[in-house]
Amino acid sequence: MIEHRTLRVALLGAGSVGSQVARLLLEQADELASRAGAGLELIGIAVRDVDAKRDVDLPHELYTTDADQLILQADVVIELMGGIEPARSLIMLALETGADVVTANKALVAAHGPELFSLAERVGAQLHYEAAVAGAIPIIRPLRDSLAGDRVDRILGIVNGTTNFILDRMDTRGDTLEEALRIATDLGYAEADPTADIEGHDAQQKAAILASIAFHTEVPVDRVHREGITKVTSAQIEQAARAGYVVKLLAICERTHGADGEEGVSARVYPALVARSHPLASVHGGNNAVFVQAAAAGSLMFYGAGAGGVETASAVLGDVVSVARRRVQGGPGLGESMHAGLPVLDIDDITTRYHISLAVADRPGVLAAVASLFSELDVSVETLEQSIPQRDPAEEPDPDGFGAHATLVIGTHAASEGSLAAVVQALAESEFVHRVTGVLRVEGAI
Ligand SMILES: NC(=O)C1=CN([C@@H]2O[C@H](COP(=O)(O)OP(=O)(O)OC[C@H]3O[C@@H](n4cnc5c(N)ncnc54)[C@H](O)[C@@H]3O)[C@@H](O)[C@H]2O)C=CC1
Ligand SMILES: N[C@@H](CC=O)C(=O)O
Ligand code: NA
Repeated sequence: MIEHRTLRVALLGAGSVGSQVARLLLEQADELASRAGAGLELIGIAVRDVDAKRDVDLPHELYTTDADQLILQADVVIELMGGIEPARSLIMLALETGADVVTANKALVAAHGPELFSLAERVGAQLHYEAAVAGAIPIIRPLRDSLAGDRVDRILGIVNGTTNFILDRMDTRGDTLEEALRIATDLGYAEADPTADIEGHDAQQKAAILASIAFHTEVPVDRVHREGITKVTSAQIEQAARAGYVVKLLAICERTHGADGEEGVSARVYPALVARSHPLASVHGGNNAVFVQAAAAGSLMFYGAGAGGVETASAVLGDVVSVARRRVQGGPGLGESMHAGLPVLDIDDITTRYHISLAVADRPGVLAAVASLFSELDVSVETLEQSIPQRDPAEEPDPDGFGAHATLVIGTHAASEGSLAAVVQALAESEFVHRVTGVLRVEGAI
């Protein structure tokens, strides 16, 4: 039997991910020691309440409410509490006292990454966060290491398991958003406050992290345009299916040019139409996928479990083994490279294709009126679908007196955000248009 030195591992948080990390550290101790070249001794788990009921049965003596004391005794600290504070202060304490840190906390890395990376670099410690983006899927390390010799041009990611699960259930089973969210929460996918998932904050944080690494440029989280899925309707999902699309919440990170022609970085999150033939369209349930386009490598897709306690624990333990190996071998941690410093573009600098759904009057002249409005505002129409609901006026009263409705879905060629906003406003004011019922961008040209 090989004799290993032992590294002391402190765990902060014992929720969906933390409890699985603890279980695997204990159950696979010998195997992990062989891979890491050091024993990984779990010395304690910081929690709020040592007597709380938990799904995973772990030795009671491991629990403590004194996170600071635990950190002071550790070589490696795993932060799985989530949120900004006290996670930020505890990670800083760990780095300052010579421990290496592994975290899954995208909210923290997106908001305070530069501060934490520079501290880690200054003290020669390691800070790893593979689980922070797309759960179990290896994506941080491939972007930072494997693609370090290439130029990444574009990333299209389904990076939030909860919203992918919800949109998929709405598409395939006709669930409501609320029903599907309840199931996603039971499966351990959702954040402690699921607003972070459905309003797109979680994907926004992940987009900021991905864009920063891929483009060697600091992309602050508040420069990532964000829209969630709460306004996506079943009607839009049905219409998308008829037109050959699925609706996916996408994180889009692009190296592109702004209105003034200057090269920059765009990072944005919104629900978008993706052609059913695109590889991202076949990502179902709580799975994630990150589609990367690089100058030399071409298109790459990273696919798998983006959420879930045990799945995410895999990525955390991968980081722990990696941290342990370097600790055993010596040498400083690798800092993040942010040398490019490209400007971060506003959403107004971006052009995309749109699908605009309208409830319009079912009477002569409507199509011509709507079409001329697009042409007056210089937005070119690519597709048009009209359907006339079989409506019985006796059963469906018409309180606003608008008369019979038809549904029009207009697809545009690429147009700027500004042109789109002008079109939507003009449509809303048109006497022929009852309501603009939805606007979705089209993404995913390969
Ligand atoms: N659940 C998932 O599928 C994934 C989660 N993550 C991230 O992993 C981290 C942990 O997530 P989950 O395990 O799902 O969260 P969770 O809410 O299930 O667990 C967090 C645990 O930390 C404890 N905690 C919070 N504040 C504390 C404090 N001040 N002192 C002591 N304990 C405290 C909570 O009581 C809870 O047991 C988060 O940063 C999350 O964003 C990342 C990828 C996937
Ligand atoms: N709430 C997140 C968990 C993983 O990051 C998600 O749903 O993807
Ligand atoms: Na990951």
